[in-house]
Amino acid sequence: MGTPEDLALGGWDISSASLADAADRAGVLEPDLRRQLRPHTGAMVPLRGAYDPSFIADNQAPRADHVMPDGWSKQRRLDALRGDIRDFKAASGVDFVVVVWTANSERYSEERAGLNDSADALLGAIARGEGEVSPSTLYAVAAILEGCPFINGSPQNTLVAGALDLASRHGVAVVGDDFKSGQTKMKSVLVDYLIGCGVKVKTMVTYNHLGNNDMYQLTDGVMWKPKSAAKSRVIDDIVDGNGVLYAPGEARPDHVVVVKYVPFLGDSKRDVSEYTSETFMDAHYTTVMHNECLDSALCAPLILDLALLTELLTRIDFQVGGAAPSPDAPYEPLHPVLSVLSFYMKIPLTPPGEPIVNSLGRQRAAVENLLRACVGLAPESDLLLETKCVPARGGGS
Ligand SMILES: O=P([O-])([O-])O[C@@H]1[C@@H](O)[C@H](O)[C@@H](O)[C@H](O)[C@@H]1O
Repeated sequence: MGTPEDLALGGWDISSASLADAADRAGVLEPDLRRQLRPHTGAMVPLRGAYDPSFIADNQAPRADHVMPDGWSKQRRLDALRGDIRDFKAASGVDFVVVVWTANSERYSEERAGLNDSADALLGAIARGEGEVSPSTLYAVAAILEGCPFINGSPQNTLVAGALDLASRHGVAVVGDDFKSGQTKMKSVLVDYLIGCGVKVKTMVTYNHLGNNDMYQLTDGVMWKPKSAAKSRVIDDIVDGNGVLYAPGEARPDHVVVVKYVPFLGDSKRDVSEYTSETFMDAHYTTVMHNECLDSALCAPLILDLALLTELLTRIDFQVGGAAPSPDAPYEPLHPVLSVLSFYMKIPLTPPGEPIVNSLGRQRAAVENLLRACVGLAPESDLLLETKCVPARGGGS
């Protein structure tokens, strides 16, 4: 498995700022550290981005000074992105490329038959220049056609059915959607703990505020919709999967999601949340939580993990045939939709027929146990049966 030191970084941006200037603009890292890094980061300049203002917040327009010409068709943009990937791979000397969407949230793309419901429909829509093909979907298609896994770190529906079909056709891994970085991760853990203890969560009133550009673009009501859905749905499987506490069809907990833009705070993301539950004899149990951390400090490790784990997972083949496959059974790669990386995503994409698991503990166990299987270890169950099933009085072995 690779390490962060093995990575070469590159990418696109609609802003021409070098990494050094972008870091100064964001003000995330300490000024002296930024100064020390400038000899390196000053030379890291992004490639021109595929920009479509109809898909991102209007307030991002002042940044868009580094974009492909307006007159370029979707097909020409796709071809340019594919060429950028090939050029990066050749220039950096890496042997594997993973493309991670870390850019703005986009509005949802319309999904309909003949537009993006199959690989051929999507490729045809790009060739025709259909307006409903989003920039992020162009990046995803470019990555897939270049054999590079694509990870969607934002909440929009980048990986439409046609993109997933294309990934399956080419056997290229995809992961989505929306990095699970702060409040949502904490929410999934707390609700998992409460429900796991038989405490019935009745309200989740969760509030975020921060002042970075990611939040600034979410002040646009259209861009907020995908993020709101991503922050809201994370509880679904935990509640739906507990028929003892929540009868089928019973109203779900009151779930409020509020996010506000507070410029002065910059990248410092604050999570102020209150959870009220019913416990024994319907007594109320209220938890109030305040978390603060730099949004970038929460997201950057996820991006590194996702790139490194995705590369590793693409090297896994398993022998088809259940627990005792015949010696000559064929070997297959994992399904292109790498749902085992749900740990990192607010709204995990899963292969057809696989239920979404949002419990953070179960998601982590899935990654751990898959890696254990790769080195011949049994899944970790924490059962410790071997020490529980021993004679209490020193009887025969
Ligand atoms: O992961 P989380 O803290 O629940 O959600 C966060 C959002 O509330 C915030 O608006 C956004 O800027 C962050 O990138 C992150 O998506």
